[in-house]
Formats: sequence, structure tokens, C-alpha cells
Amino acid sequence: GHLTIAIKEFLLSTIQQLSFVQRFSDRSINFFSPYVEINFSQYEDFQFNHAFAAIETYLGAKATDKAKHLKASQVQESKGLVLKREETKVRDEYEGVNVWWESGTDTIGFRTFKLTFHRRSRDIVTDSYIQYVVEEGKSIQAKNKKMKLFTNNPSSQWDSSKTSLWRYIDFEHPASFQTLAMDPKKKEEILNDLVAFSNGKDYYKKIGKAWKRGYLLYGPPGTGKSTMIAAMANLLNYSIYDLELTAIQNNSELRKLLTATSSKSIIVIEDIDCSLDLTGKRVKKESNLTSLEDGEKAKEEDKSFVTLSGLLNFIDGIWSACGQERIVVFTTNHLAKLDPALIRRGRMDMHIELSYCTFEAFKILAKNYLDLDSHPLFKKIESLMKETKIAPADVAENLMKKNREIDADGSLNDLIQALEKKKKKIQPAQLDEQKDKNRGKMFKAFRMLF
Ligand SMILES: Nc1ncnc2c1ncn2[C@@H]1O[C@H](COP(=O)(O)OP(=O)(O)OP(=O)(O)O)[C@@H](O)[C@H]1O
Repeated sequence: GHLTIAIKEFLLSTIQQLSFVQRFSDRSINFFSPYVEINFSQYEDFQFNHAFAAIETYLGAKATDKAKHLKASQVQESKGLVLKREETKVRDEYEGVNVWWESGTDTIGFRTFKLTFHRRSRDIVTDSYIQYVVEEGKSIQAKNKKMKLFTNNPSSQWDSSKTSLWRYIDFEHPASFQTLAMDPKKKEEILNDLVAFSNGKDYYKKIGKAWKRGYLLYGPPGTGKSTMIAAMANLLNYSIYDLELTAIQNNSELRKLLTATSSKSIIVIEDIDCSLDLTGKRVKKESNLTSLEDGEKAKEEDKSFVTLSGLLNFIDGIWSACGQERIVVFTTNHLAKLDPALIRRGRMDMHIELSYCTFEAFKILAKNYLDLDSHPLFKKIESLMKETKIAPADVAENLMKKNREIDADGSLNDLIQALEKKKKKIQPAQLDEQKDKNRGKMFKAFRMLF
């Protein structure tokens, strides 16, 4: 009667205060039963329920502890373990209180988790246990998060209309700061900077600045700019958004893309000198040029194109309001070509030069590729490296060739030959550049996968 309704309403209002309780089924309270049930559905109003995912992760982790109740299975989206659909009940204990979780499906076929507990433990479950489960689940998710590489570059004709979309693939790249060949001191400086940034939540809050940091990576092709970005992502467990400016039609599209990026991410704008011309206007794509025969129309279109000032304003302003951590990385082969406004300190917090291979850097590569700390041929290589410029990518290429045969001498001799060749016929810079341009690049290769 009235009493049942009153109790129901009381419980309902208590539980609804917890915003993540998405569904409270009619059957969930039976006045005559000492047990209370709460249902969590995978989708609520056709929106994915993040609390559900967190619960699933939490229970998955529990299941590995207490495997007798639940079989766990590896799924693609997460490195962690999750419950299989058909699994039944798992008991959990929290501050001396027993609760039971049961997985199932609702009438529409969406997956659900039913939480059952004694009504005398109602307060502790609704006040703190559920929150604890969701927070634990989220922190496990963060630890297990598979990094993703997003790109807005439309890969095929048929989806060229949907350019303001991020597409992604799982990101697995072996690069790390340990294997990155560069001056060890510089490397340490960058590493410390990144770590300080990622731990800087309170600091950024205190000084009233957006929690973001900008890095400008510059240097000739093949010196490890893309590799460094991958190492940054691996170090911090951030996802990468590879922003292709030439695929963006206008500023509002850029805004959409930037606001759609998630926290803990690196936004990369590669070859910034090729994406924007010196006057700050976006370089038009050939396809656009041919379609814009009418001069007036071209001007009109131009106004809405991504401009340098638009880009800087976005980067400066767009995240000021939301306290989420983001890194912005610009790369260029030609520092001198960039507009000074773009590289002004404050907008890019750190300028990192990646240069031709030094002997110090070579030693890191020799360790990576050949597992060598020293070798009689190192002396010769050291002196040749002082006289010639060679990109780490070229060094790596030579060291890799014979790697499978574990023939260190052969690899080192290949490298010596390459160095001597470079020394003899110092190639015209342009030729060199052309050759370097042909080199496969990490992100470009990834894009082909879409
Ligand atoms: N500093 C480095 N340390 C370790 N490996 C490197 C380094 N530089 C280049 N390499 C190797 O060469 C390959 C190409 O380098 P990478 O794509 O990082 O160069 P880049 O500077 O981004 O070139 P580009 O300007 O052409 O994009 C990498 O996959 C990596 O194997």
C-alpha cells in the first residue's frame, strides 16, 4: 500500500542522487524480501552507460582474483579481462557487507548487471560501495587503456564528405625514450618536462592556466620526430590525434575536431610548414583549386579556411575552460619557414631540435639494433660521423639490414660505407631531401590502413 510506495520513493530518490545509477527496475525492491536489487544497463536512452563499463572492468578484475565464480575472457577493446555474457553470479565484500553481482540481459537485449544486497546494508551500498566500484573500474580502465591513433584524414573517396570525424586504430608502437637516439641530457630534460606536466594538475589549477603543453619538434627528415611522438604517447599512456590540416575545410570544422578530442591526448600537427603558408592561410588542396574557377567564390572560400591565427587562437583558447590534460605537438623540417608568431614562447612551451646522428646517438642505435656496447669499428664510425651528416633513420636502416643474421661486423661495415659515400659525394641538399621524402613515415603508413 502507501507504505510500500513511500519506501520505494525514498529509496528511489536516494539512489537517483547517484547519477550513474541508470536504471532502477520495478522489480528491484520487494517489500517482503530482505534483499534490494539495483540494475545497471549497458545503454541508457541509447547512450552508452560509462558506469556499466566501469562496473564490468571492476568485476573482470575481481574475477581474476576469484576465478572460481567467473570465467574471464580477453576482448579486443581492452587489455584487461571482462566478464563473458553468460557468466552468472559473483560475490563481493565491502567493509564487511556482502553483495552479489549478476550479469544478464534486459528485455531489449542490452546487457545488465544486477546488484543484490541486504536492505540493512542499503546505506553503505548506495552511499559508498557503488561509487567505489565505479571509481575502481575507471582506474583499472585507465591503467589498461589501449592507446589509440586518431586521424581526420579521409582515406577513401566514399567518406570524403565526413571529414570532421576522427577515425582511429589501436596504437602500438615500440618507440620509447630508452630507444630514442639523441643526446642523453636533452632526452632527460624532455622526459622530466613531460612527467612534470602529467603530474601538474594542481599546479595548472593554482596558476589558473589550461592544463596543456606545446612542443615544437624540428629537424631534418628521418631524425626521429614521429618516433619521439610515439615515445611520448607510450610514456604517458596518451592517445594520439594526428590532425591533418589540409583535410579541414574551415575553422568551425577545426573547432569540432579539437573539442572532440579526449583528455590525456597528444594532438599532432605534422609538417606545419606544408599545412600553412607563410601568410598564415591554409594551403589549398589541388582538388579545391580546380573547383574554384570563379575568383570571387575563391575569396569567399578562403575566408573560411583554416588560418594560422585561427589555429593559434584555438590552441590557446579552446581548452582554457576544461581542466583536461592535452599536449600539442607541431613538427617541421624547416624551422626558419615558420611564422615567428607560431613559435613564440608560451604558445609552444618547448622547442626540441632533432638533429643528424651524433656518435652518442649512434651508440643508442647500436645497442638497440645490434645489442652492442662497443666494437673496434666504433672509432672509425665516430670520426666519420664528425665529418658527415647522416639521419638516424639512415643509420638505423644500415644496422637493421643484417640484424637477422646477427652479423654486427657486416652491419657496421655497411654503415661505414654509407658514411664514406656521403662524405665523398656530398649530395646537393635538394637531392637528399627528395630521397628523404620518399622514406616511409610512421603516421603516413598508419593512414594507409584506413
Ligand atoms: N632519433 C631516433 N632514434 C631512434 N630511431 C630513429 C631516430 N630517428 C629515426 N629513427 C628511425 O627511423 C625511422 C624514421 O624516423 P621518423 O619517422 O621518426 O623521422 P621523422 O623525423 O619523423 O621524419 P620526417 O620528418 O620524414 O617525418 C623511425 O621509424 C626509426 O626507426
